[in-house]
Amino acid sequence: MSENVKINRGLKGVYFERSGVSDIDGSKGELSYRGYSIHDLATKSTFEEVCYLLIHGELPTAAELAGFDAQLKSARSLPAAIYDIISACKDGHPMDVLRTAVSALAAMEPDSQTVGEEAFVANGIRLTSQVPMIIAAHEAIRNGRTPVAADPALSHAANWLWMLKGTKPSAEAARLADVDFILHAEHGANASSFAARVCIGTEANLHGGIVTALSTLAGPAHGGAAEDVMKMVQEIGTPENAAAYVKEKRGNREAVTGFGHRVYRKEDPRARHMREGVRQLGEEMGAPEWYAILQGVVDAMKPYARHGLNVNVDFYSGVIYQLHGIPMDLYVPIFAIGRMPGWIIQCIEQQRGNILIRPLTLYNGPEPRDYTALGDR
Ligand SMILES: CC(=O)SCCNC(=O)CCNC(=O)[C@H](O)C(C)(C)COP(=O)(O)OP(=O)(O)OC[C@H]1O[C@@H](n2cnc3c(N)ncnc32)[C@H](O)[C@@H]1OP(=O)(O)O
Ligand SMILES: O=C([O-])CC(=O)C(=O)O
Repeated sequence: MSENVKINRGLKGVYFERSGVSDIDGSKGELSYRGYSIHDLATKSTFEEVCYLLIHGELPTAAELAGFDAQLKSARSLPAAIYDIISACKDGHPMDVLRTAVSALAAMEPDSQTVGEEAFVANGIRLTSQVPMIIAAHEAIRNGRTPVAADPALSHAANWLWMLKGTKPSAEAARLADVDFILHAEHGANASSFAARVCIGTEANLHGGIVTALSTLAGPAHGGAAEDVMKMVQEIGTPENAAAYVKEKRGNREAVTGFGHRVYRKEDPRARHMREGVRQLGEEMGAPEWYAILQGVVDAMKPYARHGLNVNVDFYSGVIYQLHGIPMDLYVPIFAIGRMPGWIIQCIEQQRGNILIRPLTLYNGPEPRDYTALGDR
């Protein structure tokens, strides 16, 4: 019987649910949120609009956007005990600190235990504002500084940079962060969103779903890629070395980080916006070599592109963060800031028509055998 069972390892190509949130056409390299092309959203909208679109299903009117923005801004606060928790684990990896703080918030915030759409929206909006605060507070505390208070005059992206650095960002820097968040906001049944759905499928609360998602995002095959790309760029050092680096990696059949995707067989449509960001920022900051190294890697990987191996969204983002002087271990947490609305709406969708997610594993262990008493082994 067992020989006839088809196993989809890694659930490759398996549809497990319907979703009205984002649509990915992997063969064409296209992505849309609620029917709107990622290219329109990345060039014309703001992260706040995209959050509203993802969570409420439609683009907001000006009045709706103002109300939503006010909700996000009024949620920019953390209980004092969260700063104590961050201080207690300040030497840890920022993703571990972030996950721990969100988990602690579950035990402190009113209504965090309530399961249902209304509570998920309210808790989701609060967490969307709190996640960047936790990351920025940790960065301040581990460097011996006092966390910077949020500025209600600033947008989500500008306020993040302000809290992180303690200086007001330029309009260009704030817009680049805004676009980065838009591009990372939602991506179907990616590993972290799927994990969040598994959690919510047990009728757990939203904070639990977000903690699960954060744990899953952290690995280098998913959210950790941007950090690895930056390490690769530093290892390559100069554009002339890129081809030899790729040749050696491919010769050893090792993955070149920032390339490949479970769904896309054409270039990840989000990558082009980040590529343009690296090119422009590199020139403005007198550091064009980073872009040249990345393009050297892309050129050397061209023979594999016809097999569907292309850059993904995180091939370019790490260098942008580096040019902004952001420490490498904050790259995954930055992804988490952007992914908040995607995780929230996936959790909401899951609990709407909830079903426990529980697939099967096909047993291939030992045949039935007699138990041997401890003393006889
Ligand atoms: C935001 C995100 O999460 S995007 C992904 C970020 N992750 C990375 O950039 C890490 C590098 N990439 C990878 O490890 C993979 O491409 C993954 C994990 C993202 C997707 O993996 P899968 O869907 O399981 O693809 P799979 O591993 O089956 O690869 C298919 C083929 O492409 C090759 N391949 C996939 N990614 C790469 C890569 N980055 N470099 C070189 N070859 C690769 C595999 O070796 C395999 O070749 P084979 O058929 O000759 O054995
Ligand atoms: O969809 C995936 O598998 C990974 C990804 O690109 C994302 O989460 O943005």
